[in-house]
Amino acid sequence: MQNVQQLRYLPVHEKPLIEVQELSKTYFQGMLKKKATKAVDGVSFSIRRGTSFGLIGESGSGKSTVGRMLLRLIKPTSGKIVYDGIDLVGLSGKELTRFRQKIQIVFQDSASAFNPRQMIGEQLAIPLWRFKKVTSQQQLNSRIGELLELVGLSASYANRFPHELSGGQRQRAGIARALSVEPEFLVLDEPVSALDVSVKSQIINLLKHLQEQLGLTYLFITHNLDIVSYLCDDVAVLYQGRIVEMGDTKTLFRNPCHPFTRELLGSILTLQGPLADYYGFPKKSDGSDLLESVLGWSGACPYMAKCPYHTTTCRTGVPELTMAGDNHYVRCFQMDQIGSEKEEERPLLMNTNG
Ligand SMILES: Nc1ncnc2c1ncn2[C@@H]1O[C@H](COP(=O)(O)OP(=O)(O)OP(=O)(O)O)[C@@H](O)[C@H]1O
Repeated sequence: MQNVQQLRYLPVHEKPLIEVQELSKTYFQGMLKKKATKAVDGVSFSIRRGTSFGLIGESGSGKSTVGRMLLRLIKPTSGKIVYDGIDLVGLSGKELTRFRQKIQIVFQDSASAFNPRQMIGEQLAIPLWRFKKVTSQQQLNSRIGELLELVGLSASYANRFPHELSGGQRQRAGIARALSVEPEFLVLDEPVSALDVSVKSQIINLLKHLQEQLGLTYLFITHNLDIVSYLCDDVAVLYQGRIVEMGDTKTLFRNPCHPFTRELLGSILTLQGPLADYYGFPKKSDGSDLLESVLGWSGACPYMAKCPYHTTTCRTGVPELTMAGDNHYVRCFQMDQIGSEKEEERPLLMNTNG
């Protein structure tokens, strides 16, 4: 087995647009800033230009914190964010502002992302003026119209207030605003989770179309595994701030090796029918007492208390992220045991394109 550190991050077939190296974030709270939460712990991955990278994991696993650090909305505690060869962590002032044009975010909650008192056109105008994308009022009006049409709205939506748009229309306007500064890279933080099913797939298809048309690169943060399977080339699974499995989406979804990834995929399939068995996620049987006794064990694998595969080895420390196959990495002491019992071919999840 080769350790991922020796290989340097995710191997890529071409130069990555963005390389995240050992990124960590600890939040300090309370009056004396004594309560520490390690939200992200030594996360490394790279994203190739023009591709989509999915970040999945349960609530509180650190997905949004990673996304916000990439935008430098919050400062990392340690680690590097190398964008096109330049470390963003060391930048400040004008240099950082220049990079902020290249990286934009689309939030889940489109209602709170807009000022309720300003019309959509006025809010699109702010970044267009600020980043000198237009030089006259006439150019401004025509660019606002173009941006709205690019996302499937008519130019007349510029004269509407945010509350006069449906959730899906507002999300389209949010995408238009993110695109106004001509970014290369978009962080999409749960962009469709607040929308109805039919609107969800329209927005996903819009994002896919825009990526092809504009050559955009995406970091897609989501709980929705169908979307990851449809849209993302590569995926990383976060658990308690660490990547526990990472690889190209097809391989990882066919052959999930970490017990947590299997649980995630299995729980989705349970909702869809008995296909969960394909993923071979074993039922907890006589391990319950042992599980109870190891809850709260510090210094062990963080997933051990929930893991049906765990053995005493799992108490010895946090496993390294280790190569499981071509472009596939897993952080698990029991990887060989789990690997030996999995089926040859596992079904892919269903796509969300309807
Ligand atoms: N500003 C903050 N101050 C203190 N703790 C924070 C802050 N933001 C996030 N956290 C904590 O950091 C951890 C990771 O949070 P984060 O929002 O990044 O997770 P997430 O995976 O995006 O969750 P969700 O899917 O629910 O949005 C959580 O324990 C959270 O409570």
